[in-house]
Amino acid sequence: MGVAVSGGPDSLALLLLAYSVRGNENVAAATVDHGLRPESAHEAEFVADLCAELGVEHQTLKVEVSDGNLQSNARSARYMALGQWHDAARVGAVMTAHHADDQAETLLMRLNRGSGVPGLAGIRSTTEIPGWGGTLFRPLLRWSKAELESVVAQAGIDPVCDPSNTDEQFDRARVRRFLAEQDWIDSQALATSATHLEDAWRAIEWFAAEDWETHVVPDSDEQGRAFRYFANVPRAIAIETICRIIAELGGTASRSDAGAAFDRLWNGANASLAGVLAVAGTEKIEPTGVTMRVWRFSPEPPRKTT
Ligand SMILES: Nc1ncnc2c1ncn2[C@@H]1O[C@H](COP(=O)(O)OP(=O)(O)OP(=O)(O)O)[C@@H](O)[C@H]1O
Repeated sequence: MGVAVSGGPDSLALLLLAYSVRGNENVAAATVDHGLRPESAHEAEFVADLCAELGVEHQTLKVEVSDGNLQSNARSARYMALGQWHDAARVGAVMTAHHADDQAETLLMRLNRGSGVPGLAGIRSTTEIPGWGGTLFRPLLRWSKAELESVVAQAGIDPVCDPSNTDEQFDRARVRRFLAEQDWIDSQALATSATHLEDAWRAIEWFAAEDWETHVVPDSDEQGRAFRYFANVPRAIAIETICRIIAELGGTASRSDAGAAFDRLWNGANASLAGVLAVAGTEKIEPTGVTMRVWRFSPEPPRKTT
């Protein structure tokens, strides 16, 4: 069991819980030193010392974070380093300490952006990270931050404090403060809703994969690649299939553009999105004689310039 431990209260609780369930021989920890704050090397040492006390194997992974969006670049560098650690240290699974309050913040931010089901499914309980040989697990999504803090306090450990968690130039820190001020909001209930939405999203993904297998056929000709889609499923699933067809044809369509294209095609009009032309039509399917909607997707011909 590999645990990603920054030294903050959440991930220290993850370390202590993993240790108490699996014992020191079955747990390994890693701390990523992003080198972005003067204290970061010291924080990694603090985690290393604690692990030494517990007899848990620990590694500090130093990364270089490129300029630009520092939070996002730090995250990419962190996951890359954790993936390499996973492969090199032969760790069975990597876990992070995302919890119910993180999930509630994510859900609220995404609701406020008008996200669809995949966004509202929030932080996933498991994720396949591109480039990794393994899976990332987030086993604490049902635990509240207060519960995790009390695990660490009861162990008599004084955790590291990352000032960016309260820096209100970041949306998440503002949402965190807002949630802390509302005594009627139950973060664990919000996190439970996200779990239901994750279930719903997995169902949509499953049906979309089926739809692709059974209702999309290649239809290439001398003009190039094309697909015919026998549209016969609810809109939410057809949107996924349309996005996949567009991706196969080399484009990228947002779900809202795919939804708008679906609406046009369903009503018998053609649609154009991400460099792809979709032509509406119908076909009689033998031997049943049932008439189905069939939409043909092909790269849009280049525009004529005069
Ligand atoms: N420097 C670090 N070293 C090791 N693990 C870390 C480090 N920073 C974060 N983590 C792991 O990631 C979890 C989430 O951390 P945090 O909420 O700060 O990241 P985030 O950027 O908001 O989330 P995400 O990484 O999912 O985008 C932590 O609980 C911990 O398990």
